[in-house]
Amino acid sequence: VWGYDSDNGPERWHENYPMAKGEKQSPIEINSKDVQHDSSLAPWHASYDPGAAKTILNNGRTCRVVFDDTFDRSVLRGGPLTGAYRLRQLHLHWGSSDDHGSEHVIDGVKYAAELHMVHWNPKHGNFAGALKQPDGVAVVGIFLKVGNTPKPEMKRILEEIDNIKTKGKEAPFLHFDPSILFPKSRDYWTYHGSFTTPPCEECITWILLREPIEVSPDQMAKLRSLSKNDENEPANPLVDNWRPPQPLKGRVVRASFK
Ligand SMILES: Nc1nnc(SCC(=O)Nc2ccc(S(N)(=O)=O)cc2)s1
Ligand SMILES: [Zn+2]
Repeated sequence: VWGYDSDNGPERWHENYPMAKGEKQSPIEINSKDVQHDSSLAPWHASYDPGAAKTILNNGRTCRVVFDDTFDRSVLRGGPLTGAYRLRQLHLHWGSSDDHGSEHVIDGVKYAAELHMVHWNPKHGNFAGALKQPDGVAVVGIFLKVGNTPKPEMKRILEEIDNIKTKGKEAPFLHFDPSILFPKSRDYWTYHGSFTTPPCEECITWILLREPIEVSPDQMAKLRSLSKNDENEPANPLVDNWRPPQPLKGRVVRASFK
């Protein structure tokens, strides 16, 4: 089964998931000098219902918060998107130390972690159907940097970590509005890409927020205290669950800002 170790990691995913070697793979490295400012890009808007939050789980590869997406309850609109995309889940990617962990790399900068809010286009019926469409999924990416003025909002997710230490552990996660995690600025980059995990379908409109949010060193340590293993297996820290940047293959990254 795929993972992030040398025997099952990103360099070998294509053996079982051929799309991993596709023309529009994610993540990518963003170089500001090659970005195209697009003044026609609209601002994006999220209207999330805190009551849609359901559970938080450790699936051995990430920490994921799942939301009720059975109707247009928590949606993302605007930006490069047409229509309202439903929030399905959020999760994170992080490193074994503060100097790396993000999937997208900005002008050579790797952040300590990257948070993904995954939305899908209900015009395609269901999530599985959306995966097969180029406009099926929209992911908002938020970079996390370690600082000493951490956002209290991350606290809520990290407080739950103690209840989902090992693979397969799940806990209720109610009354949570993920929009509190957004930075002040709405500036973003956008490009067309893929899931950063197998099967790596190329169905994602990426919306990457320029302004990172801050987490504390303790909060990063908390995230790194998650384990990949089952509770009755030897401890194996869940860290470095990030895919390295993939070939741009002629794609243009647009910016909502100058
Ligand atoms: N209730 C459920 N939510 N999500 C699942 S598994 C399907 C899924 O959303 N996978 C997924 C994998 C990678 C990414 S990512 N890293 O944002 O490209 C987003 C999403 S089951
Ligand atoms: Zn992700």
